[in-house]
Amino acid sequence: MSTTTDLSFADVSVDRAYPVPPFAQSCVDAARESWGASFDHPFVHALAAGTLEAERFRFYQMQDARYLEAFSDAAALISTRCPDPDDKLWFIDAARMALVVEGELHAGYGEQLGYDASEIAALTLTPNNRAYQDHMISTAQRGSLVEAVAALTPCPWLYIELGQRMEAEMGAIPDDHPYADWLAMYRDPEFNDYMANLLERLQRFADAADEAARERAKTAFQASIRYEWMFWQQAWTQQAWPV
Ligand SMILES: Cc1ncc(CN)c(N)n1
Repeated sequence: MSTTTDLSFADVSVDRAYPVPPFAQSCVDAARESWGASFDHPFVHALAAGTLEAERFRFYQMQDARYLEAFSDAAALISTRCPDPDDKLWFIDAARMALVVEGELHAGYGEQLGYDASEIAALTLTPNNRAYQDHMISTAQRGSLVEAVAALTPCPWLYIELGQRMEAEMGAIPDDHPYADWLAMYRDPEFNDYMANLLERLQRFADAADEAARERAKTAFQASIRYEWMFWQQAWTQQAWPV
């Protein structure tokens, strides 16, 4: 297993196996710097190299379990705002998947790292995690549909992109890698279909919106991209409330 900590994924280019419609591309272009920074965070380097301390990973996973509950709530809220039944169902499925599919990953690490559902429920959210959750939920409740979906999109997109960049850079996951299950989840090609569906909806909702709503959506997308970096950071520093 590689023990280097200088694995960077900022400049790795991958051929995405899902279409990126123009509005999604313009969101990424507008957020390019923060998007790139997430692939280069020290937490990500150490995670890939397998050198990340178990305590930091445990902290991340526990905060993430609560984050995924909020993601699921935001997707469920979006479903109530979709006039089209197919869109409604898609967001209901996305809400379910966040808890079921990634929940399995979390349950496995819970056993391995020694935490359970009651500890997750009792956890104090870090400031960064709380802010990211509030951003997604308030946008899902009060923003336009395109803005709500734009705020949700970086969560799956950034991780799937990271998983694929890691695969391109690292190749096969070593058998003895301590975070093999995490690495395997986010490079799973099954997520390509999920991304195609999500980005196609983002485009359709952008097309139906006016220019002001599209601009707000880009801002909401960029905020989530920044929060993604801040999520690595809160785990890396084991962030606590200052007072
Ligand atoms: C904070 C965060 N962002 C994204 C993912 C991937 N769904 C996640 N599990 N956690």
